[in-house]
Amino acid sequence: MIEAQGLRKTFTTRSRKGTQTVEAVRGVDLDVEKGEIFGVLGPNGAGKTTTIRMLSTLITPDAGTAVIAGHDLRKDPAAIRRELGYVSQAGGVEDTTSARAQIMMAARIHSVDDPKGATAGVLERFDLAEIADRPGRTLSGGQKRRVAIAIGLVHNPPLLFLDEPTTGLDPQNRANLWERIRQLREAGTSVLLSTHYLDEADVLCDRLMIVDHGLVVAEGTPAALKREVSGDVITLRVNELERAAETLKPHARETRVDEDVLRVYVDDGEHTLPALLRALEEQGLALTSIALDRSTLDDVFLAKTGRTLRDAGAAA
Ligand SMILES: Nc1ncnc2c1ncn2[C@@H]1O[C@H](COP(=O)(O)OP(=O)(O)OP(=O)(O)O)[C@@H](O)[C@H]1O
Repeated sequence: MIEAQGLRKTFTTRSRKGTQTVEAVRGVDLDVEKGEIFGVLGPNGAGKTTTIRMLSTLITPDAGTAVIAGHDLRKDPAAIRRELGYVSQAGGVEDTTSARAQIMMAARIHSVDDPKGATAGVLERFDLAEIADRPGRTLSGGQKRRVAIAIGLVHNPPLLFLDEPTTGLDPQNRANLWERIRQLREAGTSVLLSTHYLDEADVLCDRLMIVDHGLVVAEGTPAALKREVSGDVITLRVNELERAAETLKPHARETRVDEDVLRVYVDDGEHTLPALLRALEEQGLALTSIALDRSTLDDVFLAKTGRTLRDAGAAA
């Protein structure tokens, strides 16, 4: 559905303080299969929105090629536009017009054969029939998101771009939207979504790429990515972190000091734990807490970039 190579985009802004250049995307390859949910996971400013905007023909890449739904991005952007739905981060639901009118307008813009019928169809599908005639400003955050997606989908495109679809939603609304996105996949729609939520990428995406500073740092299914880093991670709080790391190295695939904790990556946490505890005791190291977890996508990010996605997000 999407095959892209070497996408790059640099922004130059001029202000009174001078010229500023940002290399937002620095060479991204991407391969999205038909009928899958593909995620672009990364911290704030990683280049997710810029990548999606290039693929959805809203901005032109400085370099790189892409074939989307069988059409060349440079030669035939108009054909691509007919094949896709795009829901921006902000959502694009107007305050004063009703959901029905906004969806109908989108249907007309896309020259849908029966705009009224198509609008009624997506309103039904997204559980919006009851609130369809209320102005946008009276809708809840979750309802607004669903209206935004209905606007992006009313022409029934085979490919849907969702830029951070669940940002700002409460857990219940997020889970509800995930279910609807899965239903789209069941109906054959390919979905490319960006997110900075680890759990969203993990439970929703069939495959994903992790981006940081405009580059792809890892790509694969969530399970394969986590397997690649290692089986389990043991997080320890101990009085001398560096000495503990040295002590535990022979028992681990990798050890890493991360602020005030030591992370120890092992194949089989349950069976390694007793040996780790013995080794610490022999060295007279005092343990204050210990936790055993399966590795997460944050561990993948940490392994590839040297910092956690949470820290990267906070720093951006
Ligand atoms: N139109 C623009 N002009 C100048 N700089 C831009 C523009 N659009 C994006 N950037 C910069 O490019 C970098 C990547 O931004 P982008 O919006 O693609 O990141 P993102 O991963 O989507 O982040 P977020 O999760 O915060 O939305 C950022 O440093 C951003 O400030």
